[in-house]
Amino acid sequence: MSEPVGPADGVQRPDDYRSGFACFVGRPNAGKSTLTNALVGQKIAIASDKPQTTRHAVRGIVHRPDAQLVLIDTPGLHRPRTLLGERLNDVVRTTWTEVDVVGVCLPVNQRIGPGDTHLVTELAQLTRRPQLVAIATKTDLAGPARIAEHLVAVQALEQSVGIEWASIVPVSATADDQVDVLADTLVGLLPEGPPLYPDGDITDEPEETLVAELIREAALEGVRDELPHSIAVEISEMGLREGRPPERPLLDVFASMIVERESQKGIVIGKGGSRLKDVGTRARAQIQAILGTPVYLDLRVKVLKDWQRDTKHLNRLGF
Ligand SMILES: Nc1nc2c(ncn2[C@@H]2O[C@H](COP(=O)(O)OP(=O)(O)OP(=O)(O)O)[C@@H](O)[C@H]2O)c(=O)[nH]1
Repeated sequence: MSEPVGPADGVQRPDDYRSGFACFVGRPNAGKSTLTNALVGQKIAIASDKPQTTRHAVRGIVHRPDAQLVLIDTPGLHRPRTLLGERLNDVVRTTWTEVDVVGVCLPVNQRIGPGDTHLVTELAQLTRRPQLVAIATKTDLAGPARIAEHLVAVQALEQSVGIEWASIVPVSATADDQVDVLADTLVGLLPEGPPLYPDGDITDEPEETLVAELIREAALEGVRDELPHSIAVEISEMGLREGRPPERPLLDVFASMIVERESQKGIVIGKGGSRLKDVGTRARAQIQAILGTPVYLDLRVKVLKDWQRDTKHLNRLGF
């Protein structure tokens, strides 16, 4: 996926230094993005309480003295109803064959259902199967008895589906419980090898993608259920404004939120433009916090009719 940086950086590392890729899978809302953020220690993937909002394979990199773990955050596998749905599923499957470890997120506050079984069955059928770790997420939402019952059900998947968990780890990303244990477990399953990325890189996502995701996240807050799948964000231009003193930089961002129908445009803009203004303010604060530069954000709304069903539009929007 990426060339190792090699020993040329002059940093002393233990002989058994490990490096590799992992990704989290699981039903929508299983806590994959939140876990990625907790492990990396900085917000990089979008988390929202709306299902299926993680569209891009955003990576976070965990740097440790003994290892480098590159996390890839994939969208949830779902029943495809559109071309976009099919493409998302393809992205997920391809990612699985490229990583060393797949963490299957199974939230303790939900029983293991047909969707989970289907997912693990798909993993079992891969020709090149990565190591599998079962992650019982959101342990803060259940008592010990329920967690124990859940872990038994997780274990039972081994027999019913024909896989073997390398490990089963209960974790709460929001309460920071067992996140370190999970990191150790994932690192332990990586092959020995030099770092894949230079020190200090949190994510190799281009900044424009990150900014687009942050705007999308702000836009999704508080909108009605039917809208999330229909919003995409396109950055038309982004760059540091020229002629500013070096100690007072300003990042110009020109972006459009793209919806499928005229009627959705109204929802996104809100009464007298109030929602759009809110979204802009929230997104600007987030971009500023993450990139560390004051931001001027020009945010518009565009209608691209039925973009989810149109190959040309999907390609243009980076799917
Ligand atoms: N109580 C609790 N809530 C959590 C935990 N982890 C995630 N959540 C919440 O669960 C919701 C979904 O979390 P995400 O991290 O966005 O889930 P996801 O699996 O990435 O979701 P998709 O992008 O839809 O696939 C959010 O509201 C999170 O705040 C946890 O450990 N405890």
